Amino acid sequence: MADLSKLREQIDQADQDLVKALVKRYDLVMEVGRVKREKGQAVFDPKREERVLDKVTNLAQRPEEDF
Ligand SMILES: C=C(O[C@@H]1C=C(C(=O)O)C=C[C@H]1O)C(=O)O
Repeated sequence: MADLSKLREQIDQADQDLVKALVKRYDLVMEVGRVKREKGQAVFDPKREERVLDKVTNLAQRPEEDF
């Protein structure tokens, strides 16, 4: 059986990785916003958001045997 404290260390690391990835994404989105404003483009792009959501939804798919 896997050691509980080792599993929790891995969870803590995964949490740190997630927060880092979210901060990186936030910084990139802010940069995209600055570039769009400079170009006089609308920041909100619902079509792009739909594509991002579709892509992320696909990435989150796991085979049934994983559950
Ligand atoms: C980041 C962009 O701009 C905005 C933010 C998005 C996001 O958070 O994924 C997606 C579309 C836009 O509303 C982009 O155009 O790529």
